[in-house]
Amino acid sequence: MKTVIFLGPKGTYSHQAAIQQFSHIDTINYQPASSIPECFSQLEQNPDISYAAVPLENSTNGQVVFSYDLLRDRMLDDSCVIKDHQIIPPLEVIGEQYVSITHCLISSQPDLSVNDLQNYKLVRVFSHPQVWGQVSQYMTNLKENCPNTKFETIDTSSTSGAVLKAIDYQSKEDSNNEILNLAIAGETASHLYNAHIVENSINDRLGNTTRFLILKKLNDKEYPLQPPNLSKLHVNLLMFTLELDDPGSLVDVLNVLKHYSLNMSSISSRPYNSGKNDRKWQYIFYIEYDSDPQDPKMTTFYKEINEKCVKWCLWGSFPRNQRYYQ
Ligand SMILES: O=C(O)C(=O)C[C@]1(C(=O)O)C=C[C@@H](O)C=C1
Repeated sequence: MKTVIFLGPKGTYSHQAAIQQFSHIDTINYQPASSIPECFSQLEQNPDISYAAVPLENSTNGQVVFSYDLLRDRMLDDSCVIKDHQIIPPLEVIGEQYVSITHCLISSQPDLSVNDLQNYKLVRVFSHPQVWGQVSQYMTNLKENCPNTKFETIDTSSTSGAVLKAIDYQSKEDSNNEILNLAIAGETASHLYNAHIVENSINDRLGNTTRFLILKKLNDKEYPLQPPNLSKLHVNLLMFTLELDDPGSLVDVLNVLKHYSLNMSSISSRPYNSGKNDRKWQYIFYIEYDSDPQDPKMTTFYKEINEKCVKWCLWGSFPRNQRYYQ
């Protein structure tokens, strides 16, 4: 029985991503984690955990920086194996999943309508920090419609964790109906914890989607049966650092992609420091590009990448999920 770990408790969008990746395999166990860092550390250190599903980016508010920084920190960790400029990470990306994010305003109280909110002195709304950027217009409208109500937004470790928090707070609150505790999460979380949907599909942008990476241990040579809806094209996630103050060094790396006719599908960066006295404003770059992993030219491609980067790390070469094109 193999186990996949995801940001829990059950009912998160991360849980949905794990289900999408592994539901065709009936011998998979789903294990919730308390944080995204725990997903990485458990996968690395716990021999009973074979896979992890972690959020990487959202179509409305961009990078899930927790995950980008965890990939960066693992790459720059001294324990990694180094071959010339290449860093061999302890984990490998083997897949991607796209989850439709349909946020709901959720309450522990049945038959509550959104118009009832104006009757409360204080409304607390719990959710994962990534969510606020996906419902900012909705929250602004809510506050405008309840001018005499104080609103508090409270970060929780996950969306389904927010539902449990709102239920717990409401059960302890005074019963004189002055304080209301709500959550923003998916419909699954509401049903799982017997809560009630006050309003459905509240994200600012319809089609809001979060992209998840599926990871395994690098030294685990067994690949799981891939889910359906995958294209033959492979995506590669590569991270690299450059010489400081070396004009054109980034262009030199991107020119290698051009020289080998490899289409780059994304580029992003995050700050990093390689030591406590290190200069500020240094960046590590993340690029993704399409390739045919069997193509013999990839060997010389990586040789040239190795020459242009101070450090570089290939996190994985994995099938493009057809949902990318929808
Ligand atoms: O809290 C969840 O449900 C998660 O799966 C985490 C997460 C995220 O970190 O971006 C995933 C998808 C949504 O964008 C909101 C939250």
